[in-house]
Amino acid sequence: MVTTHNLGFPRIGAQRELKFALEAYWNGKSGLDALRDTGRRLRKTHWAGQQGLDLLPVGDFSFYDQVLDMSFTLGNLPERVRDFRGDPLDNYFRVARGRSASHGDCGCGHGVQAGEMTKWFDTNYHYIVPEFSASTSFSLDASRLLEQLDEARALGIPAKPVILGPVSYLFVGKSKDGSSRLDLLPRLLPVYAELLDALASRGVEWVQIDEPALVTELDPGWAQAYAAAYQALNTGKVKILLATYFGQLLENLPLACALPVQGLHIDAVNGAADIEPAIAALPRDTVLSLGVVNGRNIWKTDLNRVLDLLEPIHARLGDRLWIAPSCSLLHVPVDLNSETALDGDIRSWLAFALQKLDEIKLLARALDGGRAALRAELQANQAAIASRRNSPRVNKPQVKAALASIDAALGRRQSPYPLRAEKQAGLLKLPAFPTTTIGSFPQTAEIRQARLRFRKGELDLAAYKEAMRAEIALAVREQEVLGLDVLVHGEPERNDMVEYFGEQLEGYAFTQYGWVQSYGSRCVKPPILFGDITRPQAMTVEWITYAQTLTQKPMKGMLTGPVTILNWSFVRDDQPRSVSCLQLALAIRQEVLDLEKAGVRIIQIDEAALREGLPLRKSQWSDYLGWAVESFRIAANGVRDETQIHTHMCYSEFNDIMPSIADMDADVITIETSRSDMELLDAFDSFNYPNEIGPGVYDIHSPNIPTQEHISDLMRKAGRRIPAERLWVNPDCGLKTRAWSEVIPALKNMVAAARALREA
Ligand SMILES: CN1c2c(nc(N)[nH]c2=O)NC[C@@H]1CNc1ccc(C(=O)N[C@@H](CCC(=O)N[C@@H](CCC(=O)N[C@@H](CCC(=O)O)C(=O)O)C(=O)O)C(=O)O)cc1
Ligand SMILES: N[C@@H](CCS)C(=O)O
Ligand SMILES: [Zn+2]
Repeated sequence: MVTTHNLGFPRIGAQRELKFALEAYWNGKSGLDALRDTGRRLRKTHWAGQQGLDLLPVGDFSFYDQVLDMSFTLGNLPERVRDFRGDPLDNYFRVARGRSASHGDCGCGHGVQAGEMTKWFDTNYHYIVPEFSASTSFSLDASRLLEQLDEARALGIPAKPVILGPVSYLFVGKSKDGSSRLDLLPRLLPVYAELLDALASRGVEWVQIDEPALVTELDPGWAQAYAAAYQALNTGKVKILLATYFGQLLENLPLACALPVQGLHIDAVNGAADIEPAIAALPRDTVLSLGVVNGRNIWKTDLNRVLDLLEPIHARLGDRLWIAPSCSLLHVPVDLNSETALDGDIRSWLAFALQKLDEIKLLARALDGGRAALRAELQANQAAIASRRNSPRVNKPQVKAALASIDAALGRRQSPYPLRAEKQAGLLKLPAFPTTTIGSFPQTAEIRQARLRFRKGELDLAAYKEAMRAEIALAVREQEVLGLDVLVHGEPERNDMVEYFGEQLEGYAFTQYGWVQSYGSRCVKPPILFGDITRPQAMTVEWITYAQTLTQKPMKGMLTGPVTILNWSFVRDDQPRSVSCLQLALAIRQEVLDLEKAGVRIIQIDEAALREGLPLRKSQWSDYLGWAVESFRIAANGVRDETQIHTHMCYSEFNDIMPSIADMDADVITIETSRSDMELLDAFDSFNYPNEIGPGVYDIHSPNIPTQEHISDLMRKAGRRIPAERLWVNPDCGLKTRAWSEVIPALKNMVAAARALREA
């Protein structure tokens, strides 16, 4: 019999129940007991949804982040929260979200800096970075995992506890004092061994230990750490399923297959080439778990094709073959059945988390009992796969023709930057150190409510537009009073910077409840890029031109770039990502040209996700960067010299991609730098980056109001790296998650700092 299992389930809830419970607790509207109750209810619902699999994940539920959970399990709390006397869950939220100095709920009288957040491998999920130093020590707190295990047992769930493995835990963390994280391994392993003992004493047979670092290019020290780690954990008390995902093991395959574990899970979607070498290399009694259903996408699996692959493997491995999704289902929405408004054709092509698990169960039944018994199910699946493949909504000859006619000239500006800069300066007449913001202003409850009422039909289109225009007018008024130099319309009409464009482009579908956790309680609803892309009509011109009528100051047109739209969507798996990206580039190019035609003189094209699209392996970077940068250039560079193109990137280290950033040739780039104390600018300095830069001068992720001195200090640091005449002054990123009461004083200080700089 084939064993079926799951690596992890989305925990936010099909209706985002966890989000609402968390926010109610954080806002003081409910207590800890109610929050814990919601957690228990969600776990029960999620296990019930996974019934029928042989092993279900336990410990994959998290109130904020699974990596932060692991830090607490291992007793690796940052020094700054160790003296907390309240409930441990409150302390956990203090690390996750930080606390301002005025909170006064724990008697400590000081603020707490939040843990740093960064992207989880190549996903749009953010985790809280573990902090290490030479003196880091570990001590076990297994309470969370053991409680969830007891809960699962009481419900009769066949439990497989899930933990992040020791090497990946160190790998995804950061040393605060420059010491080597690997030196901590000998101190860390006894705590892991103790945890495995605790699970064994509760009668656990299998533990899933996640080691995604194994799909990256490892330095020799990290590779060697694996052998030491798993030697120490191979106590014989529990069986270990070592789970790798998000890519191919490639050169790490011999290492992974030689580890003394009882099972190895590999990503058979993104690392299909690993399957045969793994079968050859694994000891004859080791389980091989194949992740054959894509956990990163929402397409129905071609079951016959997977059975063609699995049947001969099953014949060779017998019971040693396990099947599962390729990775945790954290990265897909919960249930396609909630999507009552989706077009029938498209709906028939999709599978969300619950449907993916049904696919796993079906595959196991077909392997164990033969395909004949499942003829109807397999035929229905085949029909859906064929309908998608042959749909005229997917394949549009005119889009293919437009793509075929792309030539290098399309991505080139008319003149080089110095000439353009001169023309733009003559027209825009901006002061030195021009001030601007990144695009969004607070997405208030009123804005979200208005959109909800519009969706429900309680507000008609005219009234909705009027409400959004009023928000734009408010944002423009505030910016005028603040004295900013280049204004934005504030993006009130956008539910999200990617979904908004997905909703308007043909070739895209969007969902009602397709929520995926981005960080903590924040979610996104990635739109579904299913077909060749066209832009039926202008998407932003009406809003931007309206905003421009309200001010004499230049109004920035605001767009999301093709690479970011691609990276934050669910995209086609039937053509290379590069092709979808170029199609998006042509659509955004039309929008850019329409904005220019409408008199917009500055256009910002956000590429926040350019860096996160980098393949996990450096050897594949140049291919990606080649088509990603070309896509941006095609989108942006059709404009006249006089039109100023901005781009914006957050979450980015630039050192290793500087030539590509320069190649984009934006007139101005605004970047996130404040948290690195302007050190990120070193990359621009040493590369002699030729165009203008707006290094973010305050961290919009924090509720703290930056002082004028702090901003001036950062600008002085920026001035040591970049010539003053090429510097802009702006926050790190958009202000949509902040309140106006935070935004106004912060921007006041920013404008004052810029004015002081000009005078100096
Ligand atoms: C810059 N970031 C983004 C990423 N990915 C994206 N696709 N978009 C991004 O902006 N990745 C990296 C970062 C991640 N950062 C964030 C920051 C903030 C959020 C966030 O606030 N998400 C919202 C959901 C946004 C949304 O789509 N809202 C819709 C629906 C509003 C809604 O839920 N309405 C309620 C009722 C209204 C109410 O009472 O509030 C309802 O329908 O029930 C909209 O505006 O129409 C979130 O709430 O999580 C995400 C990523
Ligand atoms: N224009 C967007 C960029 C976010 S990365 C915003 O301001 O929210
Ligand atoms: Zn940003």
